Amino acid sequence: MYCVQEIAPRVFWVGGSDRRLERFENMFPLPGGVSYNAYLILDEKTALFDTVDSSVADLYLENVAHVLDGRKLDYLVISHMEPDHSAVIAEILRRYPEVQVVGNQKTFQLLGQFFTPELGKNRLVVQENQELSLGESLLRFTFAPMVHWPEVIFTWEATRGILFSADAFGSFGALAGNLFADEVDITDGYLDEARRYYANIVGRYGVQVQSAMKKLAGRDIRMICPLHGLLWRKDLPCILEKYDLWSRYEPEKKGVALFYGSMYGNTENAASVLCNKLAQRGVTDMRMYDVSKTHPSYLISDAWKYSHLVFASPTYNLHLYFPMETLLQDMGVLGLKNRKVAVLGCHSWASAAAKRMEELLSAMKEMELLTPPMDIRSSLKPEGEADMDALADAIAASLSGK
Ligand SMILES: Cc1cc2nc3c(=O)[nH]c(=O)nc-3n(C[C@H](O)[C@H](O)[C@H](O)COP(=O)(O)O)c2cc1C
Repeated sequence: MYCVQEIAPRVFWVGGSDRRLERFENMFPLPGGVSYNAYLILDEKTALFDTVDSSVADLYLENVAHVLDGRKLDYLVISHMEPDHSAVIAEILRRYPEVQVVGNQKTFQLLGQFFTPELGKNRLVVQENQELSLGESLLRFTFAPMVHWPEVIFTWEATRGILFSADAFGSFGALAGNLFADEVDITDGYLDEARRYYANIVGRYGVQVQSAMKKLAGRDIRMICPLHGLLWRKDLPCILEKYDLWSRYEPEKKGVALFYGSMYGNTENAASVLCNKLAQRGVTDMRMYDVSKTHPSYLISDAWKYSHLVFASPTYNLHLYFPMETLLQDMGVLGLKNRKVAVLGCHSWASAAAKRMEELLSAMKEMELLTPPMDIRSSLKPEGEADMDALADAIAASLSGK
C-alpha cells in the first residue's frame, strides 16, 4: 500500500526506504539503511521532485499515483541525475507521457548518457534563477554545480519557504515514520551519520557547498527537503551551521582521533601508550581506531570532526601498510585540510611507513605536522619513552593552544 505524508499544505513526501542494502554506492556500509526521498506538490499544476532508486520504485510509483489521485502530472523536476534518484524517470515518462521534464543543460546531457536522448523530449530547460509558477506555488531554480555532481539544481518554493536541496543536507539512514529532524533525537547517532554522509559523499566539494549556500543567503527558508534522510524544519540552524563548518573544513571538536594499523600489536601498543600519556596530560574524549577493522568512511567522518589527527602504521614490504595507505589516499581525494597531525611509524629493517605517511599528509593542504615523525624499531621499549613523552607533550600543548 502507498505510504505518503503531507509535509506542508499540499506538499507530499512520496519516497521510500531501503533497509536491506548493504553498502551505499557499493562502498559505504549502511547499518541503518538509506531513504530515497521524493516530493510532490499539488497546485493548479502538479510537480514531482525527483524519482528514486530502483529498490523502492514500486512503492514510489504507487505513492505518486495515490497523491495525484487521477490528476495529470505536469512537471518532473530533476534535481540530480545520480542513479539512486533517476532510476525511475523512464517509468514516470511511460506513465505520464505529457509530463514536462525540468532540468538544466547538464541534466539533459546526463539523461541522454544514462538512458536515451529521446527520453525527456518534453523537456523544459531552465536557467539559473528562472521561476516556474504552479499556481500559488512559485518555484525558483538555483544551480549548485558539483554539490556533488555537475547538474545539481536546488529548487526554492517561495510561498512556503521550502528548499528542495538534492543530496545536500542529506544523510545515510532509513526513515522510521518520523520524517522531520525535530521529531527524533538527532544527537543519538543521526548527526554522526549526516557527517559521515557529508564527509564521504560531498566532502571534496566544500568550495562549491559554500558558494551554493551564499546563493541562498537572504532567502526565506523554513524547511529543507533533501533526497536522503530527515527533513529539516525547527532544527534548520543546526544543520546549516554544521554544513558551514564541514564545508570550510573547520573541525567541530578540539580533540584527538588516532588511527592505527597493526598486524602483530606493536604499533597498536605504541598508539595505546600515546593515548594513555595524552589522557594523563588532561586530554579527554579521544577516539582510537584500528584502520583494518573500522570502515574508512567512519574514520573519514571522525577526521572531519576532530582537530588533531594521529596516524600510526607499520612498514609493509617497503610500503605503507595498505589499509593506512587507503585511508590517507581517501582523505587526500576528499580534500580534508586544516588539521594538526602527528605520525608514528613502526618497522623492523627498512623503514617506509613514517616517510610515506608524512608525504601523503604534506600533499594535503594546511596539515600542520606537530613534530617530526617518530619511527619505532619493531616495538616500543622503555628507552623510547622519552620520545613518546615529547610527542604527547607536543600534541597536548597544541590542543591547549600553547
Ligand atoms: C609481510 C610483512 C612485511 C614487512 N615488511 C617490512 C619492510 O619492508 N620493512 C620493515 O622494516 N619491516 C617490515 N615488516 C616488519 C614490520 O613492519 C614490523 O614487524 C612491525 O613491528 C610490525 O608492527 P605490528 O606489530 O604493529 O604489526 C614486515 C612485516 C610483515 C609481516
